[in-house]
Amino acid sequence: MTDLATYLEVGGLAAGAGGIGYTKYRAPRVYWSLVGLPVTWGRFTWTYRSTMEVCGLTVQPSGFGAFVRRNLARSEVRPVPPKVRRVAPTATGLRITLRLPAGLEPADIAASSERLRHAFGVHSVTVRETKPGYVELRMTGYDVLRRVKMPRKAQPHDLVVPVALREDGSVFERDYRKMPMALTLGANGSGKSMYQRNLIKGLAQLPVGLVGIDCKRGVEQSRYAPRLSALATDRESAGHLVNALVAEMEERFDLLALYGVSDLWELPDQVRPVPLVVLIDEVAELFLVMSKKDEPARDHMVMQLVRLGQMARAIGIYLEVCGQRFGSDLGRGATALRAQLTGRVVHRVNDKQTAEMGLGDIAPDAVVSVTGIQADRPGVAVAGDASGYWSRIRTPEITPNEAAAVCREFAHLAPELPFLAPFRPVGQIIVPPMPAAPPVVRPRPVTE
Ligand SMILES: Nc1ncnc2c1ncn2[C@@H]1O[C@H](COP(=O)(O)OP(=O)(O)OP(=O)(O)O)[C@@H](O)[C@H]1O
Repeated sequence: MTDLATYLEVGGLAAGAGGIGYTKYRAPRVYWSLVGLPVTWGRFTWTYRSTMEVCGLTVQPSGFGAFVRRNLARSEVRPVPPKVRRVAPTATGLRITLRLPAGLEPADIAASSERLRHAFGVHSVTVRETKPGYVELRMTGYDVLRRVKMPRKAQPHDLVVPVALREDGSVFERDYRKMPMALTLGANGSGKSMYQRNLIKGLAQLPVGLVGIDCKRGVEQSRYAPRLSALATDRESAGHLVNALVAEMEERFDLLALYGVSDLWELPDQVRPVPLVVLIDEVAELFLVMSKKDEPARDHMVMQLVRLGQMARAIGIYLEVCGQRFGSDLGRGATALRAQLTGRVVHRVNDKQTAEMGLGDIAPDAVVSVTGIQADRPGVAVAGDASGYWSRIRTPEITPNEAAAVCREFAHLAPELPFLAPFRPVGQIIVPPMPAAPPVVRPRPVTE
């Protein structure tokens, strides 16, 4: 009984204080459903009007409204907050739809989200416009990103891969048709490989061709070989592979022209080529050259990548680029290529400039959020896109073996593409057994 009382008390305290006591959480979801949800719902219902008033999220009532209140209802004329249209509990918090009165805009509510978070005693409040005049407040009762568990219904489908969880408890999906090209940045050990691993695990289950470019001798991507249609593990083969992709792009454009359509998805099913996702690990390796004589080849490859970035969306070739930094210091063409990669995911970085490289041009206010990512939270990142919206996300932790097992299971989905045949990885990397430890020789005293 005492245990239960402490259990509930800690839950109530944590829900009330918006964070205090979270270290004691063993099952935050259970705490939230049993204690946090009723407490927060009650607090929201009882204090909504006064909270909105003190947070400055009210407007003066219209002349008629004020007249009715003053003369017919004989009550005090008070400022009007947004109307609550819907309150829905979720597994991680509350979702509230508000109708904004004339004079308030979504940015006003978003600017007060920190104040609302404290007032309602929740872990986070995020604001999103759903349609003109309406906003959705997503309140999260506890730190969802502390231990990430993806909802069971989050499964890869079409060209959509659920890769991570957002701070507000919703699923962050990588949708290749909506966001064809993307860039993932992060310092060493920030969780880039985990992000790619989750992505590959999802992509492997979809009817797409996967092309890997991993110039670190393939140490990251070789284990996914059974599901890859092509793999380049050094700059020279990467150059040839990119040329082959550009040639394929031109052929696919001819096909579009033949059918008089402008997009791969408008082609009849029986002639539509398979979509390809090109995964580039550590992009800086493609740019770095040891001698001057390698520069023309490098410049050519970067140019070809820029062309793919600019045009390949229409013919179903998508770029997924990953690196530690991606600035003009990498070399000619770097910023032109970066500009084509509109989906951005930035993990913890070593300096503010890198955060700006990733998000400064699409969601400038997200840069501060990146610099606040703690080093002991690998996998946490800020995801933004060209719409200006951004959110904090974290990938679930999976092992390389898990991702490799999924690649083996779905190896039959790897399409046979003749133009990629020269780059097809041969089987898997066989990890040589560790040499046996030499037998321990005990010194024997000579007198024995
Ligand atoms: N989402 C996550 N949840 C828990 N642990 C994570 C998460 N993402 C990464 N880690 C852990 O952080 C460590 C570094 O992750 P990862 O190898 O993905 O980083 P990286 O950015 O690819 O580093 P590098 O550039 O050195 O390859 C690993 O031990 C991994 O288990």
